[in-house]
Amino acid sequence: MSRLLLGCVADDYTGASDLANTLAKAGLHTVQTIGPEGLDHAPDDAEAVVAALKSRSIEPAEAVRMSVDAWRRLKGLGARQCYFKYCSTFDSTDRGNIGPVMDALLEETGAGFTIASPSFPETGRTVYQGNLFVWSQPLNESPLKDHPLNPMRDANLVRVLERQSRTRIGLVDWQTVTQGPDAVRAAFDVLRKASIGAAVVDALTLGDLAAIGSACRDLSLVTGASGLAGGIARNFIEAGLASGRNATDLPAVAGPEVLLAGSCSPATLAQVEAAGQRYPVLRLDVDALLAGTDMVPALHDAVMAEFGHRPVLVASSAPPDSVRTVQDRHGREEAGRRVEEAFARLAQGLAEAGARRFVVAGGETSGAVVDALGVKALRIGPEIAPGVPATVSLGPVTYALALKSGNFGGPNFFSDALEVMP
Ligand SMILES: Nc1ncnc2c1ncn2[C@@H]1O[C@H](COP(=O)(O)OP(=O)(O)OP(=O)(O)O)[C@@H](O)[C@H]1O
Ligand SMILES: O=C(O)[C@@H](O)C(=O)CO
Repeated sequence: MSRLLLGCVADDYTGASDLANTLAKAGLHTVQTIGPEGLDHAPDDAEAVVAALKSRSIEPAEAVRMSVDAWRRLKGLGARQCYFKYCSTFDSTDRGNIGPVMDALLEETGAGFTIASPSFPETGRTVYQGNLFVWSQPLNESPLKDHPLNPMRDANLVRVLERQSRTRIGLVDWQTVTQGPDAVRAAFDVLRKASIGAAVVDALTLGDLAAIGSACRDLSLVTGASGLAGGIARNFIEAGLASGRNATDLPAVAGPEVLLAGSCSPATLAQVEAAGQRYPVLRLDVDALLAGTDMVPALHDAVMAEFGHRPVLVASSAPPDSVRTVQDRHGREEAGRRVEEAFARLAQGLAEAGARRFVVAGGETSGAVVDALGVKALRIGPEIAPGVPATVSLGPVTYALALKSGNFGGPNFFSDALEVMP
C-alpha cells in the first residue's frame, strides 16, 4: 500500500533535489525520481515523491505533456496534493514554461485556483509587492539577466506570469501575509471569486512561508520554489498523516570521485576558482567543441589518470561575455545542447571506468549527466548547502551524487559536497 501524500513535478533535476531536501528536512520520507520512467521506481514507503523532469527549457507543449503525465502517475500512486516546482528565480521566457504548465495542472487537478511562491529566503530570493529580489537586487538587475538559456529581464512576476498564462494573475501582498494563514486564505477566496486563477504571494521570511503553507492546506495544486515546502509538509504532519520522523542517513558509496561544472552562474564561477586551490581543474573548451573538436576522449583520460589519487574538476563554466560570444557564433540552444552532450558522454565513460561519486553544478548539466548514468531514483540525505542535499541512487548502479543548482552553495562547495556525501 502506497503511503504517498505529496506528488511533486519539478522542471529540472537540481530543482527537484532542492525541493526534496526541504521536504526531507521537514520530516517527510522523500524520494526523487528521475525523468518520466523514474516514476516506475518510486518506492511504496515514500510520503513525498519529487518527479524530476527536464522541462524548464524545452518547447512549452512538450513541457505541459510531460508534467501532466507525471502528475497523473503521481495521482495514480496516491498523491493527494500536487506541487509544481520551478526555479526561485522564476527561470522562464514569455512563451513559458511556468505559465503553460501551471495552467495545465490547474485544469488537470481541478484546483480552480493556485499560488505562485518562488521565495527562498535562505538563498536571498524574496518577493515583495509581486517583485522578485535576489538578495538586494531586483531580478532584472541580478546576474539572472544574463542567464545562458532564459535571461530574466522583468522582476514583476504578476506581469511575467500574465504573459505566460491563460488565467488572470493576482497578488497576495506582504501586508496580508503578515496577518497569518486565515488572512491569506481569505485573500485567496476574494481572488477566486474575482475569477483570478493564480496569485503571486509575497514572502520575505520563513515565517511568511509557514503562514502561506498553512493557508494552502486545501489547495489541490501549489506552485513555487522550495521555500514553500516546509509549510506544505507540516500540513500533513499536523493532520496526523505523516509522522514527521524522517532519517536522512545514507549508505556509504566508495569509488573514484568526479566533479563537473556546466553552470556559468557567478556562484559556480567562484566555486570553480576556489576548487583550483585543491583539485586539478580541466577546462572543457566550448569554442573548440562547437568548432568540431571532440574534447571528451582527452578529458576522460586525464580524469582517469587521477583515479585513486584525487578528484578532478572538469568545467565549461565561463563568464557572461564569453558565453555570449559562443552563443552568437553557434546559437544559444545549440551551444547548450552540445556542452551538455559532452558532459553526458564524459560522465558515462568515467562511470564505466569505475567512478561512483559525482558532484555536478548546473541544473541542465545535472540532467544530462544523471540521464547518462541511467539513474532512476535518489534517496535524499543530509544537506550540503541550502537547497542541495547529498543523495544516493536507488539503482541499477549505486552512485553518490550531489546535484547543485547553478547559483547555490558557498565558495568551497565542491569540497563541502565531498565531505558530506556518504
Ligand atoms: N562556456 C559555455 N558557453 C555557452 N554555454 C555554456 C557554456 N558552459 C555551459 N553552457 C551551457 O549553459 C547551460 C547552463 O545551464 P545549467 O542549468 O547547467 O546551469 P545554471 O543555469 O547555472 O544552473 P540552474 O539551472 O541550476 O540555475 C547549459 O545548457 C550548458 O551546456
Ligand atoms: O529554486 C531554485 O533556485 C533551484 O532549485 C533551481 O531550480 C535553480 O535552477
